[in-house]
Amino acid sequence: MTTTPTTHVPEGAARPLRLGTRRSALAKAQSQRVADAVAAHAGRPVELVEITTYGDRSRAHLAQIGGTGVFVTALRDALLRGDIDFAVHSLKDLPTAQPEELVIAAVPRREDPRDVLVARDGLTFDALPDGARVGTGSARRSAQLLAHARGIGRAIRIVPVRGNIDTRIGYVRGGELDAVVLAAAGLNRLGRSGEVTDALSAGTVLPAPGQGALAVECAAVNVDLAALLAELDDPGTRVAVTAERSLLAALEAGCTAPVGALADLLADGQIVNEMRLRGVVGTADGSTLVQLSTTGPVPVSHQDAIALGRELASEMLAKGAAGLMGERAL
Ligand SMILES: NCc1[nH]cc(CCC(=O)O)c1CC(=O)O
Repeated sequence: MTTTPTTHVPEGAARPLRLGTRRSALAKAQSQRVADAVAAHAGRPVELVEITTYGDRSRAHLAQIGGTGVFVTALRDALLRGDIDFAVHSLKDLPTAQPEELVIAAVPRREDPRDVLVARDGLTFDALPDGARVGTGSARRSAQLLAHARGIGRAIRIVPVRGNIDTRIGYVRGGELDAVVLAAAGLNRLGRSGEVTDALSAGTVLPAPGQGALAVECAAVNVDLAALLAELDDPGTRVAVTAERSLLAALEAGCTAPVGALADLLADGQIVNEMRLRGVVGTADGSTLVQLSTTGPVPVSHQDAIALGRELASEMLAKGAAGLMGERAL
């Protein structure tokens, strides 16, 4: 564990708040943004404390080391021990079960939730030739990409890859792959959105539940800190990701297939009058997808968002999601 002071500490000021972060460039970039926002709101210095997680250390495929949660556990352990005061997670990496000792004090405004393509020669997805090698370790992405490719009469090959964003894009630059699929939000936060060659619309590939959003977490007993962090909360993002994660939790109870979900607000003219929740589950080979959508009135309460997710999950399970089995974790 190493500590890097990131903000000037004025004499006589309160001790810095310790923000635990993973060591990856993406984790540090998103933690630094939150650190700056907290320092500005709270008038209190924030220092980043780097913590190595099992997911960062292991070279094994994510599915072999337990799938979701591997990036999160070490940060949560540090929170529970009191080594750090708060942590920033990519919301899509958080397991749906919330430990009761910890609280998500803020969900800041979400970035672009979509998946994007970084391909050789500026290619869009639809322009990839037959046999193109597309890198992703995500069964959710592979299911939807294979289904879309088949729909336009194209035969692509999915190559399982993992590693950080640099490593993945490196496979394209080095010619081993024709394209890789990544989250727009991660590239934006690293200042690398200029490398994107195609943004995949949610109608083509639904993102992971919570993709593009962050969760700012602290110990539940630390009510003053939770109140301070809550100033960063964006209520619209919070209800959207609550609906997406409610759908995920309800589907996890009945099927092991990969899940995509996105909640957004629909406007009738200038007036936002509905929240739409779209969900998909499928087999990793894309041969079967169950994709449904539902809407509910706004404003959306926390309970409404949970109900919308559960309602869509039960419709998806009834339409065949229950029989689907995923081969790989997200
Ligand atoms: N699976 C790792 C991960 N977790 C969060 C992001 C991107 C940032 C986000 O979705 O908020 C990524 C990288 C990726 O999927 O390209």
